[in-house]
Amino acid sequence: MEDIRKLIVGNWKMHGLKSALDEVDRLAELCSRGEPKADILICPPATLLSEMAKPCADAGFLVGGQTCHHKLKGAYTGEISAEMLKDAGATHVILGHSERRLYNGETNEQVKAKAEAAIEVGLIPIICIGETRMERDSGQAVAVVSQFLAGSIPDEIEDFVVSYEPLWAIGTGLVPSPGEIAEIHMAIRQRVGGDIPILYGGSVKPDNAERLLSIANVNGALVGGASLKADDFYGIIKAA
Ligand SMILES: O=C[C@H](O)COP(=O)(O)O
Repeated sequence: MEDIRKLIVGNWKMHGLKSALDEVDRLAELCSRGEPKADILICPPATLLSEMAKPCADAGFLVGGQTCHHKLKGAYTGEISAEMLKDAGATHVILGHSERRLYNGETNEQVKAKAEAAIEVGLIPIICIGETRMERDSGQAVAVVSQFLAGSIPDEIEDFVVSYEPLWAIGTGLVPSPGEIAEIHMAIRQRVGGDIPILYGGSVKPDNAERLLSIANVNGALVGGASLKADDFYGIIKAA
């Protein structure tokens, strides 16, 4: 467990025009000052993926998608297949992010089917799970997360990443206590085994990254807001 290399993921969500490529250049410059001790993955909007793949590869960063369709191809207007992400240079795809579960009604079954599509084309799925504030306050956090895990992860899967993201910590500046994070990550570890990276996401910033990344079974971070500016994102990468 201790030797799982840290993975720091920047989820740009629906942010970023072509001008955001400047942030990639800036991040590359910052990271060139020393060998990063973590893998760095940027998940931009799909419109930027192809264009970012080359500068990211040159800098040693990975790129990924933010979702994909569960079918490999077909008449699904507006959708993006796992194979298209792969073709654009992606190595990973974020699946079941709470914003997609909330605004697009994604269910565990759909997340599982998307993960199967991702695996089929050779993408590594990053499967997101997390509890609401109410579920935490009523003592159900571990049970809820376990339920998400059981429902979202394909049976035949070896290479994947889990990201624990309490919904109430996303974009709020609120973060669970180290003990609360450790408890959830241990429950996830017991279910997924020793080799699977488990990320923490939710208000990860340069000033709390070191503390969060030192918690047992926290193998990296899924970063939203603080991944949009290279200097902030680098602050988190440095902490890893
Ligand atoms: O995917 C990232 C998470 O939703 C966390 O977002 P945040 O760092 O803006 O809280």
